[in-house]
Amino acid sequence: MWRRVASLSPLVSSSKSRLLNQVQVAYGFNAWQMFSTQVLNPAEGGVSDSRRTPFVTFVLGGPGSGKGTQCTRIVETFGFTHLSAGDLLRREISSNSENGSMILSTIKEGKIVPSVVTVQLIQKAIETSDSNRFLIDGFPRTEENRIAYERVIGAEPDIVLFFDCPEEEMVKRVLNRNQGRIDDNIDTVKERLKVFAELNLPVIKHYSKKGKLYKIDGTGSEDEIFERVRPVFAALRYPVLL
Ligand SMILES: Nc1ncnc2c1ncn2[C@@H]1O[C@H](COP(=O)(O)OP(=O)(O)O)[C@@H](O)[C@H]1O
Ligand SMILES: O=c1ccn([C@@H]2O[C@H](COP(=O)(O)OP(=O)(O)O)[C@@H](O)[C@H]2O)c(=O)[nH]1
Ligand SMILES: [Mg+2]
Repeated sequence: MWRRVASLSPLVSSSKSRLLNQVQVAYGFNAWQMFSTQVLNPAEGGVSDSRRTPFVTFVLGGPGSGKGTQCTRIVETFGFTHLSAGDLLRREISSNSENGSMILSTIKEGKIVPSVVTVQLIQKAIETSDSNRFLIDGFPRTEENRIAYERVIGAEPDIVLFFDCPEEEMVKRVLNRNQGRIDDNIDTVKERLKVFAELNLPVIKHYSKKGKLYKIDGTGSEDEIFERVRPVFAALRYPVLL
């Protein structure tokens, strides 16, 4: 399993985010690598240092395109850790954090929470996890989100999934979602579709140009969609868990 150098752990865990940022700004390289040890691969009977950072997949698509549903399936089959940016933000609201009311009104309006808030939540979730493979669901939502993430984390995602779904299907799913979400109403979803087209599609295009994008047809049953997702992960090589 990917791990940070044990002797640095106390330092890293107490003021980890700040320290990582400082290291990265000062030295201009991926701070994760500095705190990581080699990856052991018992199957190959040896030590491999080919991959020192976790494997990160961004999962993108419009509201109701099935990101969360398919992430659950990927977790079950391929053992990823699912980090939903929306869930992290909703947790901030329910924990009455200082940003809670700002996040609530932003979500209600279908707008995007400032990058500094979301990136910090994602960074903390990654750094406090022992996992070495993450699905980051519903992030980055804007080019500004993407740039902030890549600067703070010091790495690009390994791959990006994009669930492509017609607007009328997404609206139907959101309005039937029934999870008591404040943004699952017709006015907010209309705004979210606009925001998706204006701000999120450029992120998807960016990763497409980089050859990292897997565009998945998001129509049909959950099972049918998962059968389109499965080969993407089946063909990958990950850092091996110890
Ligand atoms: N293939 C599908 N067909 C019909 N409904 C679906 C499908 N996939 C997901 N749903 C339902 O649509 C709603 C939105 O799905 P969700 O996974 O939350 O999408 P997202 O995270 O992209 O907003 C949920 O109620 C979910 O159960
Ligand atoms: O990186 C993110 C992810 C989510 N959100 C906000 O949280 C809402 C819900 O996001 P989520 O991913 O949960 O919605 P989904 O696409 O799954 O319906 C979005 O409309 C945004 O207002 C945000 O600002 N930044
Ligand atoms: Mg979701």
